[in-house]
Amino acid sequence: MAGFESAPRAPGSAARRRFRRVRARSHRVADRPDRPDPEDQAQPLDPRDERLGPGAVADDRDRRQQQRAADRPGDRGAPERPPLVADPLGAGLRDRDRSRPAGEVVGEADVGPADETGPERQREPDVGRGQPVRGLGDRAPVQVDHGRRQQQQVADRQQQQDDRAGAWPAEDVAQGQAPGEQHPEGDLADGDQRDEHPPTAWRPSGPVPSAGGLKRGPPNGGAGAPAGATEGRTAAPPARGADRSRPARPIRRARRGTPSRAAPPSILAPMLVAIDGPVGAGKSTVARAVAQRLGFTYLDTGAMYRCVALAAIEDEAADHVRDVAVLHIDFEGDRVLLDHSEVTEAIRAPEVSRRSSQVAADPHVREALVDRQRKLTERGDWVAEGRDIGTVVRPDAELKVFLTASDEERAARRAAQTGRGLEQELADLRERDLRDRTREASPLRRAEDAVELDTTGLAFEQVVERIAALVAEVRQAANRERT
Ligand SMILES: Nc1ncnc2c1ncn2[C@@H]1O[C@H](COP(=O)(O)OP(=O)(O)OP(=O)(O)O)[C@@H](O)[C@H]1O
Ligand SMILES: Nc1ccn([C@@H]2O[C@H](COP(=O)(O)O)[C@@H](O)[C@H]2O)c(=O)n1
Repeated sequence: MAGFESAPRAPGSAARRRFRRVRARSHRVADRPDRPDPEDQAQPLDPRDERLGPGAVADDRDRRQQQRAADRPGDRGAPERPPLVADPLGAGLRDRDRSRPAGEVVGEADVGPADETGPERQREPDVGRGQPVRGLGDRAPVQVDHGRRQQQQVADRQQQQDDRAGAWPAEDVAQGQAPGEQHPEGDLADGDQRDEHPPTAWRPSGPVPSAGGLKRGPPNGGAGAPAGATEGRTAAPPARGADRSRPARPIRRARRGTPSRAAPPSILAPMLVAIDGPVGAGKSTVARAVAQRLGFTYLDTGAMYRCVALAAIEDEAADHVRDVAVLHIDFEGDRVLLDHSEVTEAIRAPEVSRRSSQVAADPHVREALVDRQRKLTERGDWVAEGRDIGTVVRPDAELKVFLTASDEERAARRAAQTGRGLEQELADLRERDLRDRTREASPLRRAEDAVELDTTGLAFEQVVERIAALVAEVRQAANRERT
């Protein structure tokens, strides 16, 4: 469908800025010369270090004395070798000048369990958790380590986490796997950061999430809609989501000692998918299904305008006026509430549809609703749909999709949904589209950086598939940019 003027790109695309910022900060921490390399944070071996068994201390002291004698300047002209240091990760002794052969046994460490050795010691065997720890509950030989083993362990662990979350292959998306859903909490090493990025606003255990707004779904999911696409529209509490501006995990892990040579840890930054488009393009059914697939929260901003329209109609009848600023618009699972009364069905009436595009032209109404929509989508992962998500509400959306379809196809879809005549639907949607496109305040238009998807002739599943693949591409690009 043609004729949609595109809105200018948001300056500098905040999505990119955010990812760049995250990347810059994690590199700053890892690479800053004033911040010691984790290897250098290792403390010289202290004979009083209770983490090492007495055998280790004695062995090492003897060893150092022998070494000093052997290396004494004048004897062979060799400089005194730096002492062995306890690895900061607690797994062995680090030989900084790598002059001792890796694997050489230089002592013994007590790796007894917590109840015998106290919480401090309990942490040590956690290094490389998931791999066998030699002599757990026993004394184990302490070997010279050139750091590669630890690096490998960190890298392996990183890889596992990337596999689970960050790199999110398109095939996984196609199979409906959402990252984070399978995070085995206990899999991370002690002291490692738990998944601090948004546990997405809410992860559905059942069908479609739909925190923000709810639309009456098409019967049986609509033409081609997957079974259950209209079920289980459950409100999600967005407050549980993560702060979209807080790139916590990679930075803290980098400080903790990820070797700077290893790839920086991946992040799964919060994501907002903006879906805009004209009447009947499929925004709500598609957005809801995409959200379900990805474990994101679905926001139907049209439902909010519909509530305002319904309030206006009711106010006219009651001869009083409620200001939009004091209207309570709430979402409770499948239900839409206006001033604490359920209006889920009422806001879908044709009269309300018509009126909604009128109230939506009022800048005062838009300002109030846009403000709420921004607050709602501040945290967590969202699929938000409407007319101005990518242009006004969240021009920083990580992915913007502009859905269209021919007028005739949209009218036919609507007619199948409502049972009204095709001509009537066609006239209604054209009237609404015209108002939405030509109003002064936030007219309907495609954001310059939105992907336009003409769904004419496309099956519902194909549209969902395409958007899910786009999400995967965006995530992968963000991960590539970061590394
Ligand atoms: N690709 C598709 N192929 C066939 N039917 C579709 C497709 N996408 C959506 N539909 C159906 O078209 C109808 C309208 O879709 P939907 O309500 O999602 O549109 P919308 O863009 O949200 O419209 P509005 O802005 O008016 O709320 C629904 O019955 C839906 O099942
Ligand atoms: N972001 C939005 C969403 C909706 N509108 C207006 O509300 C009307 C109803 O929207 P539906 O998506 O539920 O059909 C719509 O015609 C628009 O006028 C809006 O302006 N901005």
